[in-house]
Amino acid sequence: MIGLFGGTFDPVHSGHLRAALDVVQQLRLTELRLLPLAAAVHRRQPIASASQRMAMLEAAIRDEPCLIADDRELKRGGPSYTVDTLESFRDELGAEPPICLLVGADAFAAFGDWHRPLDILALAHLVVMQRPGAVTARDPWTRDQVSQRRVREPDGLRSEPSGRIYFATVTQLDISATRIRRLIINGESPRYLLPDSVLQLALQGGCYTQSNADGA
Ligand SMILES: Nc1ncnc2c1ncn2[C@@H]1O[C@H](COP(=O)(O)OP(=O)(O)OP(=O)(O)O)[C@@H](O)[C@H]1O
Ligand SMILES: O=C(O)c1ccc[n+]([C@@H]2O[C@H](COP(=O)([O-])O)[C@@H](O)[C@H]2O)c1
Repeated sequence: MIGLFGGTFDPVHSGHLRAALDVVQQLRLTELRLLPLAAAVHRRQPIASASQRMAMLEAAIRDEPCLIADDRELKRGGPSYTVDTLESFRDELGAEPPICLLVGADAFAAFGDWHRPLDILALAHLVVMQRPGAVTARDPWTRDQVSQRRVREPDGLRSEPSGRIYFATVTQLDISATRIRRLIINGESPRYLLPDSVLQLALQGGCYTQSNADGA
């Protein structure tokens, strides 16, 4: 069973990476693709360029063979709708194999506002990862989806290609890319919140500087 984990990854950090590995292990995923978005459809645009974010992601996962950086959203360009990404995976994999789409609990709280959310659920399972400070989805539509589709055991995801929702318990790391960008812009160190290799690239590339601090 494969997993997909999309994000802005501006930059990728240990909150993403540890949660990703926890899910790989709990669900016994054969691989997890990490997909940096090109243009966000729901938030401010990333500050670092596509190539900088991709390079930082590749550096972060270099020694972890089950984590794979996938640049299809960057190559596709334009607004990165998750439904389009899932359709491209279905074109490659066919209709049968289960696909797990990982989302943090904060992202899932807004799932009802995503583009074609029912089509997303027709294409993949959702694996919702707890995140410190994230609230549970409050809108009635999303709550209703959870009550109809929730499975309590990861094996419940293996018997169908899509359509189930599983809440995964992951290591709670109160780390955000926003905080990392702010620390760098303020000349402080974000060390240990992200891999050293990622930090080095962020600093060398001048990804986060006072001149782009407005967007930080
Ligand atoms: N510390 C964390 N623990 C669990 N999930 C996380 C964590 N940080 C991010 N995620 C999840 O990873 C995905 C991509 O997140 P994203 O790249 O936007 O990182 P972020 O830290 O939330 O960034 P920003 O601070 O710029 O909003 C989202 O589904 C998000 O919920
Ligand atoms: O397709 C959508 O409508 C949609 C709306 C909100 C978020 N997403 C995806 O959710 C992932 C996490 O988003 P973010 O902002 O937390 O980095 C990322 O892959 C986004 O493209 C997708």
